[in-house]
Amino acid sequence: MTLELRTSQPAEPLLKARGLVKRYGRVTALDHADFDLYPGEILAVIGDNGAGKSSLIRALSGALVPDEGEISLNGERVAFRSPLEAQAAGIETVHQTLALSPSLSIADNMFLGRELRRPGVLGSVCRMLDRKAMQRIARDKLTELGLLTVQNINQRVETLSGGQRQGVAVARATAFGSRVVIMDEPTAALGVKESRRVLELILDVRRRGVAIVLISHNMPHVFEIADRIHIHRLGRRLTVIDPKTHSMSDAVSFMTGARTPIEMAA
Ligand SMILES: Nc1ncnc2c1ncn2[C@@H]1O[C@H](COP(=O)(O)OP(=O)(O)OP(=O)(O)O)[C@@H](O)[C@H]1O
Repeated sequence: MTLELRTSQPAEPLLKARGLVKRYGRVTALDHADFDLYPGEILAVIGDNGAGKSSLIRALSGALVPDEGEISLNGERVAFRSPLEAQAAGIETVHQTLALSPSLSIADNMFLGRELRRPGVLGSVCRMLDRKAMQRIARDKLTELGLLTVQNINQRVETLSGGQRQGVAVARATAFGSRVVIMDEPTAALGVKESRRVLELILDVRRRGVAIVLISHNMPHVFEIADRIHIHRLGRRLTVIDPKTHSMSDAVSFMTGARTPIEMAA
């Protein structure tokens, strides 16, 4: 049943891009790139260095305005001018750098930039923060994701392990009703055990119905958790493969140009 859901894609992608172009002077970072993310899937995006993966992700998350092309979310055309606009539409990005403030607490980090104010005039006029509510929601969210190995929600983020920090960033990304979470190299800086925990966390997030874009150079991780693999090459989508029917060496040879996918061979 689950397998069938994953293999037969629904007709309409949740997030879709067609013909994205981004030029930096004489460098073409995106060369008519297409992209499709279906509801509830983990889509890995892989490609050689400089293939244009970051540019693609930046265009989808509002960090870059493409020179040409169209993006649609849930069938509606969107044109994000900033990451905040993409966030408001339900697209969150967890950057490799995590963008957390080390000296702030877990709860404060989760609400960074979208702090809750106290009800009534205390909040609207005096701008007082509703710390209790923020702590409660942060705790609930981390518990929900099975991340409450951190005992104290007021603990400073700098005292957490790499995996726990990743957890806080993911909890933040999923705490605000997001429909799409883009994760940029989430396991790159982590050890074996912590990577495992983060992979489980990504699967957990998918179980909650959030679609995930996973940018990674780690082939075993990609093949372990992705439902489909988008291969990016020379600024565009070369092909999309199913990890159940293709091997890692297929993926690498397509990525590097050593082989051409069958559907493209004339
Ligand atoms: N701000 C920029 N100014 C000039 N060139 C850029 C800029 N950003 C990206 N590029 C160029 O665009 C191309 C695609 O870069 P991009 O970072 O999107 O690739 P990538 O696949 O994410 O690479 P990597 O895996 O190495 O991070 C590269 O040739 C890069 O040098």
